[in-house]
Amino acid sequence: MIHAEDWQREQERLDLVTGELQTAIAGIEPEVSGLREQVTEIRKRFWEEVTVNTSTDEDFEETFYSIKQQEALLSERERSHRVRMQRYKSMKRLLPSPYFGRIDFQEEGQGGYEQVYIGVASFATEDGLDFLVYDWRTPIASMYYDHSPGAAAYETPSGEITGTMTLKRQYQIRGGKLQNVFDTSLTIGDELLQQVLGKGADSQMKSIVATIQKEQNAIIRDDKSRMLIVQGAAGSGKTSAALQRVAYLLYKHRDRITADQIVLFSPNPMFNSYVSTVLPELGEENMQQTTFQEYLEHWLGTEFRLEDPFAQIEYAMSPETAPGYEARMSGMTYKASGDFLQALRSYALWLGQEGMLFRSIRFRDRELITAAQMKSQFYSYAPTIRLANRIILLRDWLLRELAALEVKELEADWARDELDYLDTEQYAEAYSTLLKKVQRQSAVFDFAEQYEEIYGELRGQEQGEENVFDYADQEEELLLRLIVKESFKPLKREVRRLKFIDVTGLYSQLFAEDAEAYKQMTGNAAVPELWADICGQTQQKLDRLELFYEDATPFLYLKELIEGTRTNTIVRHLFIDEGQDYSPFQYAFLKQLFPRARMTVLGDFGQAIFPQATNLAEADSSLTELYGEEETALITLVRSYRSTRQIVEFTKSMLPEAGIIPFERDGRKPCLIKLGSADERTVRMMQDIAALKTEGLDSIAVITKTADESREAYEALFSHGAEGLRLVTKDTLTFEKGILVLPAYLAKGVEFDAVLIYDASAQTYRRESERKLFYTACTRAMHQLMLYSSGDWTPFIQGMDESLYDTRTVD
Ligand SMILES: Nc1ncnc2c1ncn2[C@@H]1O[C@H](COP(=O)(O)OP(=O)(O)OP(=O)(O)O)[C@@H](O)[C@H]1O
Repeated sequence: MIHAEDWQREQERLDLVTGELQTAIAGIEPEVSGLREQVTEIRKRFWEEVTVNTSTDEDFEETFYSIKQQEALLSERERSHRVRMQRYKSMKRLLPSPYFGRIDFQEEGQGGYEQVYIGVASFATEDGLDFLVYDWRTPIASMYYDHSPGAAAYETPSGEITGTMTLKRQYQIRGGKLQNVFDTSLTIGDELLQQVLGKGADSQMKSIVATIQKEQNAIIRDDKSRMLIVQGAAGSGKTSAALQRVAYLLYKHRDRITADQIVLFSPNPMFNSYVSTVLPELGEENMQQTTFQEYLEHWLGTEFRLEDPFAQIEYAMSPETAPGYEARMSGMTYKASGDFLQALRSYALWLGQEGMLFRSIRFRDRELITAAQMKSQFYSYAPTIRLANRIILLRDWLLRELAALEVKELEADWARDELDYLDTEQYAEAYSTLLKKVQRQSAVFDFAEQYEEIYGELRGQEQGEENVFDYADQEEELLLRLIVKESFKPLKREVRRLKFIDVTGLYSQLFAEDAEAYKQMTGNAAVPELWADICGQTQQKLDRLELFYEDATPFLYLKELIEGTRTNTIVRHLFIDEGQDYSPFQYAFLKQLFPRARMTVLGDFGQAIFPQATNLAEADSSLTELYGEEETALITLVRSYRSTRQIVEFTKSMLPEAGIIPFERDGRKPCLIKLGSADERTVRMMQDIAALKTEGLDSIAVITKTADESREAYEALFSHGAEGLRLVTKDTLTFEKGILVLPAYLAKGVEFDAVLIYDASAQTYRRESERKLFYTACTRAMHQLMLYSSGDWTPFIQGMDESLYDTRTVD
C-alpha cells in the first residue's frame, strides 16, 4: 500500500482523467449516435478466398480481380466512421477503469521524468499533446512488463531508448474509484496476480493485460520471427498470450493488418466460444477462428466421409485386443510422420515419369475420352515441366477436345430428339436464354464460365458462319447448339475442376500391399510394421469413400502435389493453439496454404494426446525445419498460473518431464476418494459437488476418459437430481458455466474451479499412452481436484509421494 498523501494525489489524478474522458465522450456522442454500426462484416470463411496457383493468364486474372474486390469492400467512408466509432468505444471502455499501471521514466540525457499511465487504450488531452493514458501496446509501455525499477530501456522504430525507471505502480480501479494501489519492486506485483488468480473460473477466457509476465510479453511483442514456437506447461498462459498477441499485432500494424487477416486454429469448436470475449474486451475485433477438421471437410467433405480427430482418439483408447488395432495404430503413427511426407514427395516425382491415373470422360453412356488417351497425352509433355503445370496443359487439351467433340454431337440423333421434344414454353425459354447469351458478348468478359461459350461462338463467326445472329433463319440451328452446349457444360466444369485426375486411385495405389512396389514409387521409403494390414485397412476405407483422420491430410497433400497448391495470400498471421496435436503434414500444409503468413505455434508436449503429436521444443523437429532455424524462435514457459501449488505438485509428479513450476498460490491438496463400489460414486459426487458450490466454486467439470463414459456419468448424475448439468460432446459449440460432463480430450485448453475425475482407476487409465491424457484432465483444475475410483488407482498415481494428496474412503 502507498502513503495516504500519495493515495490522495492518485485519486485526484484519477478524477481528472475521468472528467476529461466524460467531456470527450459527451463531445463525440451526438456524432456517433447517428452512425449505425457499419456493415463491415466482410469476412468470409477464409478458404473460400483461396485460389489455385497456376501460371495461366486466365487464373492470374481471376486472382487479381478477387483481390481487388476485397480491397474495394473497405471503402474510405466506412473507414472514417470506424475510426470515430473506435475512439468513442475506447473512451467508454476506459471510463470505469482508465489505467492499471504506471511507470515513471527518466530518459538518459533528458531532464525530468515522465509519468506513464498504462491502460487498455490511449487517451490524450484535447490538443493531443499530453497523453493521459498510454495504450499497453505502445513501445514505452513495454517497460512496465519487462523491467523492475532501475535501469530500463525500450525499443522504438528509431532505436533503443535507455534510462531509469524510478517507480512502478499498479492500480485496481472500479467505477472510477481507486480500490488498491501497489508499488512493485521486483516482477510485476505478485500481489495483484495472486488476487486475479484466486478468483473463480469464468465461462470465458479473460484478458491478462494488467499482469502480463515478462516471458509472456516476449511472445506478445515478437515481431521478428517467421515462426514463433511456444512450448508452455499446462496453464502457463499460452492461449492468453496468443490472444494478447493478436491484440498487439492489430494495434501495431493497424494500418496494414485487419482482424480478417489473422486466423486461429483451435482444438475444437467449443474453444472458439471460450476465447471469443478477450479481443472485444481489449477493443479489438476477433480474428477468424477455425479448426483443421473444418478445413479438411471443406476440401474433402463432399467426396468422402471423414473421420474426425476425436473419433480417432476414441479408437486409440479402445481395447488393444480388437482385430486390426495394432496395424491401425502403426498406420496412424506412420501416416503422420515426416517419413511419409517425404515418401509422398518422392511419389509425386515418380508420377512425373509414370504411373499417373486418370478418369475417363463419359457422356451419355459413352466414353468420350479414355483414361489411356489422357495418360498418353500427359506423358507426351516434356518431363521437365512441373507436374502441376502438365496437369494444366492436359486440362486445356481436354477442353479443346471437348469443344471439338461438341461440334460432332450436333449431328447426333439425341440432340435433334431433344429439340423436337421442346414444348412451346421450353422453346421460348431456350430462345430467351440464347438471346441473353449473345447480348452478353458485349458485356464484361467473365473468363471462368463464359469463356468457352463465347469463344465457341466467335469461332463460329470466324469460320464463316455468316450472320450468326440472324435468328429468324438460324434459330433451330442455334437452339441445337445450345442444347449440346448445355449438355457439355457439366463435363467442362468437371474438367476445369480437375476431376479427371484419379486422386483416390493414386493414393490407393500406394497401399497396394506390395512393399517392393511402394519402395519403388516412393524413392525407397521404408515401410512400417504390419504394412499389409495397414494397406488392407486403408483400401477398405477408400472403397467405402471414407477416410481415416490420419489419411485425410496426406490425401490432400498428395492432391496438391499433383494439382498445384492452394494458397491464401490474404492471411498475415496464423496462430495454432494446441500445436503439439498437429502432424508434420499438417504443418507443411499450413505453410503452403498461407505463404504470406507468419506462424505462431503454441503447445505443450506434456499434453500430446494424439498419435500424430509433434514435439515443439525438439531442436531438429519438423517444426523448426519448416522455416529453418534462422527464422524460428522458441520461447519456453514453465510457470503455471492456472492451478494452485498443491495441484501443480501433484500433476508434476505424474509427468516430471513436463517441466511445470507452480505459481505460489495455495489451496487444498488433490483428494483421492476410494469408493467401496462404483454405485456409490454418484452419491458421493453429488455430495462433493454440493460442498464445492457452497464454497463458491461453481464452475465444475466431471472429466471422463471417453464420450461413452461421459454419457454414463451424465445420466447417473442427472438421475440423482444434479442441477445445471451439461453434457459436452464434440458437437457442442458454446462453453457455458455450470457442471459440465466431458471427455478429457474435449477439456483441452479450458479450465474449471474444480475438476472431478470420474474414474481414476487402473482399469480405466492403464496404458502408458494414456498418461498424458490423464495429466491433461488433472491440469484443468484451478482450485480443487478430486479423483474417484472403486478399484486400484491408475499406475500414474500409485507410486506417487503420499504427501501430495489427501485420501477419503467411502465404505
Ligand atoms: N499473466 C497472467 N496474469 C493473470 N492470469 C494469467 C496470466 N497468465 C495466465 N493466466 C491465467 O492462467 C490460466 C491459464 O492460462 P491459459 O489458458 O492461457 O494457459 P495455457 O498455457 O493455454 O494452458 P493449457 O495448455 O493448459 O490449456 C488462465 O486463467 C489465465 O487467465
